Amino acid sequence: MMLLNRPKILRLLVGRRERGKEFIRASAVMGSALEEMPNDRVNGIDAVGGGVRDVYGEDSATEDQFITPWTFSVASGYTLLRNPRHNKGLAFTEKERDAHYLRGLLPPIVLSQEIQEKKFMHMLRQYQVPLQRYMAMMDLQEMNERLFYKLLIDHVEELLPVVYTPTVGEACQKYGSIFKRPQGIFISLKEKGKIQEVLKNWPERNIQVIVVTDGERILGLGDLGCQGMGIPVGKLSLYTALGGVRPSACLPITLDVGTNNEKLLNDEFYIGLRHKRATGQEYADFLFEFMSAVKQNYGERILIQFEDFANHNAFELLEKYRTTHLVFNDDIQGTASVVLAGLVASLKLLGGTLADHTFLFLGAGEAGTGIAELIALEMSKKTNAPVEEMRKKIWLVDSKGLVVRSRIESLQQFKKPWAHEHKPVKTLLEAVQAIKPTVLIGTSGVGRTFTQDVIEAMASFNKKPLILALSNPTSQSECTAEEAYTWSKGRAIFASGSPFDPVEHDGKVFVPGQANNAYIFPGFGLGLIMCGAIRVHDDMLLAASEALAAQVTDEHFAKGLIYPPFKDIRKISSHIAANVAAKAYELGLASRLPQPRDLVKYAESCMYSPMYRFYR
Ligand SMILES: O=C([O-])CC(=O)C(=O)O
Ligand SMILES: [Mg+2]
Repeated sequence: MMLLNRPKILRLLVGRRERGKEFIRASAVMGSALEEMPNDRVNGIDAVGGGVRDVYGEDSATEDQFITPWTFSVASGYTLLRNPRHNKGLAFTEKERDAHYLRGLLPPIVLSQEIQEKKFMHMLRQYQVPLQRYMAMMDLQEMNERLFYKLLIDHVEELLPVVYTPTVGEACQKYGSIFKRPQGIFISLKEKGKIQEVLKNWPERNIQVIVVTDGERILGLGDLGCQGMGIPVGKLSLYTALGGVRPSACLPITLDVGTNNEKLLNDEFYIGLRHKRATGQEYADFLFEFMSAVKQNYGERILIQFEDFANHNAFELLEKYRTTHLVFNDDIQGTASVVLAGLVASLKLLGGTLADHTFLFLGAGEAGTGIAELIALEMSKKTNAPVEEMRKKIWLVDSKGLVVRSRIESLQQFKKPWAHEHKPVKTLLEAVQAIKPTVLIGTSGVGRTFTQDVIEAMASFNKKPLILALSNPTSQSECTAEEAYTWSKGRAIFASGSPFDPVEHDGKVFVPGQANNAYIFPGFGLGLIMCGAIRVHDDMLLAASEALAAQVTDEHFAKGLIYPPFKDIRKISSHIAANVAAKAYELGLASRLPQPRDLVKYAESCMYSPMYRFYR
């Protein structure tokens, strides 16, 4: 465990301030870094036994304080087979079967992990219904964790759509019916005032990353309340499979503040609180208690990924906690980083620089404004022009039409920077005709909104129109891959948030890219964790984009791809992690010192391997 000594912290802080990065108030850094300093002293709880963290304060508690009486034991026999972390099923060796009281509990054959993998894939492929595959995978995760991850890593392109988008969306819609065992922590308003205690009920202590949702905007499916739990679970299984973060270090959390989804409120199988969502001060206080409890329990370097919050809360939470916690909003920042990477890569096909392009978004929420801002930031860095100037190349359309200056009074805060001077325009088609964008990006959460007229208009003034239909799941995609290629007569460069199969058009096969934040967050998170980052800075997002774009090779470009294939994701993640960590060190935001010489190798060495271990 790294200890930060006082001179190192001061160097860290002075370094940061000298570089003039003011987004974190110096005092906030000072407070938190000093809190960080004795890493084995989490909020005043002393280390014991030469560096073993007294995470839950059991050793330091006074006689009148409550503690959790956790005990640990070595699993054997039937209990061992029921423990997903240690179970190997038929792969237990003869010696292990003797030593661990397994004789007779398993049929006589010993199978290798490879054969188990083959068998499970064979079984999985028999299921025609995606949700059945999802449930089979969840059962495997609950039964044999290493086999689950081995499958996911070795068959990532086939299984990503099963455990993640789009199937996870359907799983959330039906979560009440398919719920079997807790895969994460549910914290509802009933636990108000007791969140710290709730966290202590989770059996793992050395948590490094939390993905949390309040279920209000699950993918493009809207408010699914407590059933949003499928999302943090899915995202975290990708943290492990794609980014190599140990499963035991990952904690999915769903905050249940109610739901405004009438259908769920009236559903007898609904698993969440049956009342309308808490808002305003009540919501803010609940979130504050949660954020404080997390830091109190897990320390300064716990990464909290906000996922699928509704727009208003997503922006406010990120703004509020980015100076005091290590927070990352996947929908705003992760999506922005993945899209920027695709745009940078696409310049090889389109020519010119980013600043030569004009961008039009349908959808002015988290993803839309997050992407827009990161594009403007990158253009500003590349051209040395002010970011305000660069924003003028980016236009947004929301449900009321083009975001223009005359609407400024009624616009939500996060849309205001995009209200440029222009006469009012009502529809997307009119906006496309008026702005003549080279790049069209869908972040509306509303399916089938890139109509034939819209795509044909894009193709009428662009040789190679770049079309990104980012809304998830597949049903909410702004258009399908087939539509984009057919309506543009095979000229579009297309990528989407949810996966689409290759399309044949005029005898040519087009392979659509998947512009999904799954490319970014696993490697990004690994980078933050491995260098002990204490805050996220926008430059780290640019670093992640650069690393991803650099993984697109000539061979990919030749196929019209602007993203590398997911099968290489672990290598991609190690490069993203290395670039993000390098930026954290440069900004003085990394606490794990000294900096490893080769960050890519270091990232690879940090990655979880799903291979079975031998038991003595
Ligand atoms: O989960 C996904 O596939 C991407 C994402 O964050 C979203 O759509 O909210
Ligand atoms: Mg999301």
